[in-house]
Amino acid sequence: MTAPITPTLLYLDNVSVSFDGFRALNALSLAVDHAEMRAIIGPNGAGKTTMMDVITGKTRPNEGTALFEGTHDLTALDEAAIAELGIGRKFQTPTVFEMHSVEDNILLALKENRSPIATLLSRRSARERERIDVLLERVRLTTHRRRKAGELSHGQKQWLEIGMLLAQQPKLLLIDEPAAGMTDQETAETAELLRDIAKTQAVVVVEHDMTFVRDLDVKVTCLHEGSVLAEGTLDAVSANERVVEVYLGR
Ligand SMILES: Nc1ncnc2c1ncn2[C@@H]1O[C@H](COP(=O)(O)OP(=O)(O)OP(=O)(O)O)[C@@H](O)[C@H]1O
Repeated sequence: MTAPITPTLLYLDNVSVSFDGFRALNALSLAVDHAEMRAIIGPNGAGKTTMMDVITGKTRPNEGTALFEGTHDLTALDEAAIAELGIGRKFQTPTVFEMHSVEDNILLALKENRSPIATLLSRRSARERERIDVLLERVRLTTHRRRKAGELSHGQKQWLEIGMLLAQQPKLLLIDEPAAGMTDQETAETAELLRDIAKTQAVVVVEHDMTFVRDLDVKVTCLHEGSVLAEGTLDAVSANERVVEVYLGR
């Protein structure tokens, strides 16, 4: 792993986003370190998705600072430029190429800038084969590599998409509700998988499933009405009276 360039990988300060006068984010501040995993929780409408949208350049904040690696101003870049910096996002619904094999999906992600047909017809270099093997192993799909992606279970499709994101070697992965729709076994394995990824890359994961968040065993930030309501260990955040009132106690 390369040495951190700055102490903070992602730095949001005082970020506000208004939609027709409604404040979806309200002076939100958050800092995520290199190779840190952070779980974001909070009730519906708390601003979790809007925060991810600001980080990825989909939504421009009305106010505030959003820096990546201390120098890149995310509020001034478009989505493609932000992806290029090394921020990858995974939405809740997996979007894999269902008709292609699992390993071809990874190959396509490795060569995102080339046409799919040229990619699939060309010979794979030894380096590519090695990278595909490592990525498949990492996302627990080695034994499924020749199956069509469309035949995988919902959980396996989520892992495949995480593998496709990892192919781009992001420094920060944003993952939206990975455990939704997964079996208990898949949920537990996903927590293990993300913990493994967070050894080398930062991960911000939005999730409502508290069993899963407990398994992640990382610092938790609870959002409410566009701001940070509480931050700390899951035990500390769960014991916070306001968090119980607006979210966990419901
Ligand atoms: N494009 C938009 N136009 C108007 N209002 C919006 C827009 N996007 C989000 N909002 C509003 O901003 C608030 C925050 O929404 P956001 O989707 O960020 O919350 P969330 O924490 O991700 O919720 P959930 O857990 O339901 O996904 C909500 O009240 C939502 O209705």
